[in-house]
Amino acid sequence: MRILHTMLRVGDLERSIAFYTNVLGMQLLRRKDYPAGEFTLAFIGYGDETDQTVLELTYNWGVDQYELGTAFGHIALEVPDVYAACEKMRAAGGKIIREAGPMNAGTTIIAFLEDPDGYQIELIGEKHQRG
Ligand SMILES: C[C@@H](O)C(=O)SC[C@H](NC(=O)CC[C@H](N)C(=O)O)C(=O)NCC(=O)O
Ligand code: NI
Repeated sequence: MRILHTMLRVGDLERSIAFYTNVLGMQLLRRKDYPAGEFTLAFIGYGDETDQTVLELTYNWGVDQYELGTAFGHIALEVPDVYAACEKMRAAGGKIIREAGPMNAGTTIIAFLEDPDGYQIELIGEKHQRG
């Protein structure tokens, strides 16, 4: 078994695709309209779904915003260098909501961005200690 995808409902599919590709460097892997359900799915990630976990962006036609609530945390991305990634993503228009540095109550270097719908994206360095 393996984790295939995480689904995020988004209010503007083009806006979200632009963020995940231009700011986070992902690829648009596939996209499909479902007229009978009045929604569109866009799968994005860093490689083919056969061996990569991806994001499934769901656009419900005519729905431009959602209440995110307080339970969902974040999606974490591994980067070679958190400090450098923050600068590159900020230059590409990304919204850094927590600058790079040791996490609270720990030593792992992390940073957080916010995507166009307010979902949080965590950046963690490749050499971080797990656990
Ligand atoms: C290890 C890394 O993947 C983490 O996500 S830990 C980040 C840390 N998490 C928490 O503090 C969880 C408890 C918190 N009360 C909550 O419910 O979110 C975190 O968010 N740190 C913030 C920071 O600025 O370091
Ligand atoms: Ni995390």
